Amino acid sequence: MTDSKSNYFEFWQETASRIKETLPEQEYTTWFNRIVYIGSDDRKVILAGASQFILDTVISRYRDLIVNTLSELTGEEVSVDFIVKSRVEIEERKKQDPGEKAPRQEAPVIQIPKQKISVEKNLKMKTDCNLNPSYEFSNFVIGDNSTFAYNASLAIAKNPGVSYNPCLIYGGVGMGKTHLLNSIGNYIIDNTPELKVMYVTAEMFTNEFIESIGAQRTQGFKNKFRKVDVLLIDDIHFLQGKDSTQEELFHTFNNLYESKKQMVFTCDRPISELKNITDRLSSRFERGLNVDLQPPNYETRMAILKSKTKKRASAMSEDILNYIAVNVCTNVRDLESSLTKLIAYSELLDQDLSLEKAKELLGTLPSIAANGNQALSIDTIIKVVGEYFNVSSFEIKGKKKNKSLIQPRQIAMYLSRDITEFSTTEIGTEFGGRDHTTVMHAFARIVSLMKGDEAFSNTIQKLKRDLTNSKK
Ligand SMILES: Nc1ncnc2c1ncn2[C@@H]1O[C@H](COP(=O)(O)OP(=O)(O)OP(=O)(O)O)[C@@H](O)[C@H]1O
Repeated sequence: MTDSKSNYFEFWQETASRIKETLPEQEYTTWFNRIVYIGSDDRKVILAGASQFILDTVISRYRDLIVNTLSELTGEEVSVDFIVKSRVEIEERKKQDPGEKAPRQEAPVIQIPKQKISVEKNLKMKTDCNLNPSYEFSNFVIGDNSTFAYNASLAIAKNPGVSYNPCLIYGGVGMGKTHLLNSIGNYIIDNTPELKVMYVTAEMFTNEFIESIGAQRTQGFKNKFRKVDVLLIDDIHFLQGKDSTQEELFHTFNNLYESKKQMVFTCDRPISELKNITDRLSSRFERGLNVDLQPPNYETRMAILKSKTKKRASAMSEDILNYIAVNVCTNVRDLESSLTKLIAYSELLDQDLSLEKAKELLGTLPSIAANGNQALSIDTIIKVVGEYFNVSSFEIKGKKKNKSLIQPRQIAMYLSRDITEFSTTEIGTEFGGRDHTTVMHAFARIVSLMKGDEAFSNTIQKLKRDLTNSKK
């Protein structure tokens, strides 16, 4: 063993401080304050803990992370050995070695060799694993509807296989699920290219599985999917009713889960609403973190439009962007296609668009047409909520204050305010001429109930999805 605190000590300190940034504080303190750097031997870093139990836990949870971070920092393939030392020795070491670095600004500057991967190689790695390189965290606009899903995806990308495994991202069409899933893969390839990433849609997985049966290559298929470090499967609702593919995915899942490999899935609805999925597979999907992507609100729609306009280096007036954001409430894909049409027109004719011309052009778009012809009316919301709770629209709008009517009425008011662009005054009028403060009270009441009651919140989300999907 080389002299302790020579070669890799600084790198170990930097590794510890990077890991500290990604783990909850308590988790970091529990495990990383119990291991110390002992020395290094060739490209092997030796870490010690006071019991086999501590080491086993650190090895099972964090070995890959430690090895990957050390290798990334040093630009070499570094391995790590763990040995048991007496508690006294560990304490002694800790006095000399405070673990992770002191705050970064005070730390001595060390040159960290970056792994050199050419742009071409990086791009090839991404396309080889089916990723779309243009979907990145940096061009995903975060709004109220997506903060949680975005943060969870980023945490996974920074620390695959450790924090949230598996993870399921669900939401309606065109909400950004594929964008986030690809961002995870692209980020991992950019930052930890030694990890093997694979992106597939559930349809690709199914087709490959069927082909492998026909060609008697099922073992090859199994190996392909079980040897990855990060498996990203898009649109798992496609697997409904496909029993053999589900069976195969179930075994792939178990295999990867046991070896602590990261899995992220997307679905167009919560798992509980999928039909013809075996219980054992759906319980696997639900096992980890489930996050949803809701339709963006007006402010987020505007931010997305501005970001996309800027990315295309185009100019589009504020009132045109506002017109799109107000009228296209369905999903981000529809927003994008409206904008694309206007930009294309403006570029081809090489002239700035007027709002009038934009309206004329967008009038023919399916998204706008759908909005115009089938804009969600408050009456539809009242009807759908009424059907769900088995009360009539007449009763919801009426004056009766029975307990069985108050909640459906408040839910319908909440959804009217949440999904449509009607003002609280207009909503109140539709609800039998009630005051706008009644609508505001109902909205606040439902928000507060949703916060405290997950089942209730799920019911509201389901109604919202049913209503917004019915517009498409
Ligand atoms: N928050 C966002 N910021 C920027 N672009 C977004 C955002 N959400 C979605 N998009 C864009 O909208 C388009 C549709 O998104 P995406 O394909 O990820 O949706 P999806 O939820 O996977 O839909 P589907 O279920 O139909 O596959 C993409 O071009 C994506 O880049």
